[in-house]
Amino acid sequence: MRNNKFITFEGIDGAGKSTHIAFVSKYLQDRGIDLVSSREPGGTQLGEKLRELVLHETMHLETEALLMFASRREHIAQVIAPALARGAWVISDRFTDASFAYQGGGRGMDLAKLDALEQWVHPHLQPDLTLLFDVPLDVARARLDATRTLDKFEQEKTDFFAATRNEYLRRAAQFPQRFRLVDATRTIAEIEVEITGILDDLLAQR
Ligand SMILES: Nc1ncnc2c1ncn2[C@@H]1O[C@H](COP(=O)(O)OP(=O)(O)O)[C@@H](O)[C@H]1O
Ligand SMILES: Cc1cn([C@H]2C[C@H](O)[C@@H](COP(=O)(O)OP(=O)(O)O)O2)c(=O)[nH]c1=O
Repeated sequence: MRNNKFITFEGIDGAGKSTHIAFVSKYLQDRGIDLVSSREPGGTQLGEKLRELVLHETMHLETEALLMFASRREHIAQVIAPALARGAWVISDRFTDASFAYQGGGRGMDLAKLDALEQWVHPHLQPDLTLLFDVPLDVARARLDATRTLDKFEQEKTDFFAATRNEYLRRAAQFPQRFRLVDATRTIAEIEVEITGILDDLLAQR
């Protein structure tokens, strides 16, 4: 078993994922961890081009799912697998749970098709830890509205995010060994204390 870890960050838009990724990166690097930090969709040159398309163009639901997995295939081949193979830790801002939550939950795509794509693209790779930042929709919406111009997904309605959040919570219950559900309604400082505890446990396993 490898000692280096693959950590993914998930949650509906506005939950605070990006804020905590910055904290985690610094925390791990300060402790001497060789860290590769990346994101999906994106993470490679081709993946970033796919990201532009998928976040801004209207398309068939299955095209959207296929592009997410195309970006992921490239990301695993070029970034995640080589980094893990050389012993680095990898953190990714979203991974396959996001496809289940957004394309499956939010848009209602058949989960069996997403299972098939997952089996195709990464039959053996799973995150060691998935931090799921969970907030009610009104909290996430208020945080988004206060900060930025919204992309295609962020402009979706309440029902979409309710279904997205539910699918995330269903996945967290289905895979309790790798998911940690983080109550992201608390202050950033309180959340950092919880994350620190989780990371210290991982670091102690080395
Ligand atoms: N726990 C929190 N309490 C209050 N504001 C927060 C909290 N977490 C994040 N924010 C703020 O909410 C906004 C969205 O956070 P961000 O990390 O970009 O979310 P995400 O990456 O999940 O979409 C930012 O302005 C951020 O500073
Ligand atoms: C990885 C992935 C992301 N997404 C969506 C979720 C987000 O709304 C969007 C981009 O994610 P994200 O990078 O979290 O957006 P931002 O940088 O604006 O916080 O892509 C999917 O719908 N399916 C996927 O498989």
